[in-house]
Amino acid sequence: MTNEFRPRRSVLYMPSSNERALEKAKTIACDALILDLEDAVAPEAKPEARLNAAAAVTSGEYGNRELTIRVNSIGTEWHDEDIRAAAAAGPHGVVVPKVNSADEVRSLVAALEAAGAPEHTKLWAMVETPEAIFNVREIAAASPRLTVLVMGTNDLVKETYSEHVPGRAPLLTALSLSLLAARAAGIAILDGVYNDVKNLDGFLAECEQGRQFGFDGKTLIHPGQVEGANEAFAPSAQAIEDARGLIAAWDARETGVVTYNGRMVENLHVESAQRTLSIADAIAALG
Ligand SMILES: CC(C)(COP(=O)(O)OP(=O)(O)OC[C@H]1O[C@@H](n2cnc3c(N)ncnc32)[C@H](O)[C@@H]1OP(=O)(O)O)[C@@H](O)C(=O)NCCC(=O)NCCSC(=O)C[C@H](O)C(=O)O
Ligand SMILES: [Mg+2]
Repeated sequence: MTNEFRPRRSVLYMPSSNERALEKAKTIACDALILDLEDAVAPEAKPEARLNAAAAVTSGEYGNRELTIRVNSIGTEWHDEDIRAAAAAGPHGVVVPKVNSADEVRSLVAALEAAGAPEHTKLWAMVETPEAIFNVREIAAASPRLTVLVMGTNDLVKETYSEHVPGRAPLLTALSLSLLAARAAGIAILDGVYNDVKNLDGFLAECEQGRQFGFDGKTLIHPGQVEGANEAFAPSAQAIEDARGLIAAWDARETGVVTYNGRMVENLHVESAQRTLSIADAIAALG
């Protein structure tokens, strides 16, 4: 885990055309916001949404939430203007949908730099096409400015003609390959959205699955999903206690082999326990 680690348990999309949602977001306990200019915004509303998103970023009214802008995809009539506006506003991240190759990542980074994006404005690439899945390892490693992959599971289901089902069997290969690519490149990765906003049990089950997979957090579409994601992607009190106990047992060892609660402990388990405590500390530091 790097020094730049920050919690991204709950990352909430909101249409930048929806001023009420933009206002409400100032009080929602999510770790990050994606101010959307793409799918959640109708074509005729895009220019105003672009202004709203830039104003939100520069307002300083969103506390310590990480702020990102999702631009329209490469090749659309809005993309270039979105990139210029986002670069000028200087959010923590510019989220680009439907990134298909490492060359696209490098072009996006060049475009951000040409538009004068500040150093702290990172690139977040969405993985949501079959082509991206086949290229995901190269995408993830294409630039140091790319710090987060975001799964676009709605588009993946659309593009593969599969279906949204409990357990997400049709998506497991794509999720797994993307997760491996992010970890190999040492960057963060966020799970996709859960569309059925009224089905809390289904949502929590998917959060649990995402955490077990290794995702850093989940992208969300409704404020009612924030609390569940914050809990699911944070180390539980039990996990923190176990991590402390395991590290204490390791530190007190007299031989190379230790057990804690009946389980073998090796250095790699200590590193995992230290990561758990670092995540817990970073969450606590959010206040
Ligand atoms: C899904 C929704 C359309 C539901 O909207 P609505 O019926 O209005 O919800 P509620 O009445 O329950 O809302 C209660 C209050 O919460 C505010 N609200 C709702 N959603 C958000 C939000 N996302 N962020 C902030 N605030 C929100 C409402 O304004 C209400 O406030 P108040 O009146 O003051 O009480 C709606 O939730 C929505 O639009 N969600 C976001 C949809 C979106 O962004 N979609 C695009 C991203 S998903 C995607 O494309 C992923 C990827 O690309 C892929 O392919 O998978
Ligand atoms: Mg999408």
